[in-house]
Amino acid sequence: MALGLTGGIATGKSTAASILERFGAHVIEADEISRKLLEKDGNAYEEVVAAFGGEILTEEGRINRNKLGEIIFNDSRRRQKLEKITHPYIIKKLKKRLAARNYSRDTVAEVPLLYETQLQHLFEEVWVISCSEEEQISRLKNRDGLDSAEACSRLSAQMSLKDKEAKADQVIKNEGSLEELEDELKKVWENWMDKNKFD
Ligand SMILES: CC(C)(COP(=O)(O)OP(=O)(O)OC[C@H]1O[C@@H](n2cnc3c(N)ncnc32)[C@H](O)[C@@H]1O)[C@@H](O)C(=O)NCCC(=O)NCCS
Ligand SMILES: Nc1ncnc2c1ncn2[C@@H]1O[C@H](COP(=O)(O)OP(=O)(O)OP(=O)(O)O)[C@@H](O)[C@H]1O
Repeated sequence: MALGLTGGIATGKSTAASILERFGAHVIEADEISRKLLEKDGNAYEEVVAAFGGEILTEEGRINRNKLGEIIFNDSRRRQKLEKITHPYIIKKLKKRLAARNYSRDTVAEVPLLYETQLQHLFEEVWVISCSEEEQISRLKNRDGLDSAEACSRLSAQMSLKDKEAKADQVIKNEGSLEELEDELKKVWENWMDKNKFD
């Protein structure tokens, strides 16, 4: 059975996923599936533009992700409206990609909203990448140029990290250096793949 990888926003899910890829994991990224959905030829483009109007479009008629993010991370009703359109597509595509790999042990699905969309049943284990809230906020500021208020509104749009840690099979703290994250991931990944020998 495959592995689910989640965590809070900017805790380091993508960073962890690319390290696991170097260890031989085949990673399926929900954010990439979600990104494709909103492209002009994406399955959800028309519905999202119909739901949110021309204000979210650039001059070339593309969906402005920053603009849509500003709207939905400050308005839970409109966020639910977007999720109602996008989540069914994301979940369907995730299941299709997992099935195409027979849910093999070396397949890792990186899903930011894994618990919020109740997908844990698809995986033998779910690993949560975690760090302090301060670290999340500072990373969002450095990476996305958000201010504290914008960073906090993104954090509050998800289930608390504490709740995700409580549900997790493995919690991987990502508070130190990238080398420390890699060492920790190497240990848990080798243990995970060793179990394979007894399948
Ligand atoms: C609002 C959008 C356009 C903003 O795009 P942007 O490029 O700024 O952010 P990106 O897509 O890279 O997401 C960054 C992070 O935001 C968080 N996030 C994204 N969508 C949501 C959401 N609906 N609720 C809570 N957190 C979210 C996740 O941690 C994600 O990893 C985009 O996040 C989106 O389409 N979200 C709705 C689809 C969705 O729920 N995706 C989550 C995949 S499980
Ligand atoms: N241990 C670390 N030390 C320093 N910087 C880190 C560390 N881990 C992650 N980062 C940086 O923090 C930012 C967030 O990491 P990453 O994009 O992997 O998080 P994420 O959980 O995938 O984010 P999102 O929820 O937005 O998809 C990135 O700029 C990344 O380079």
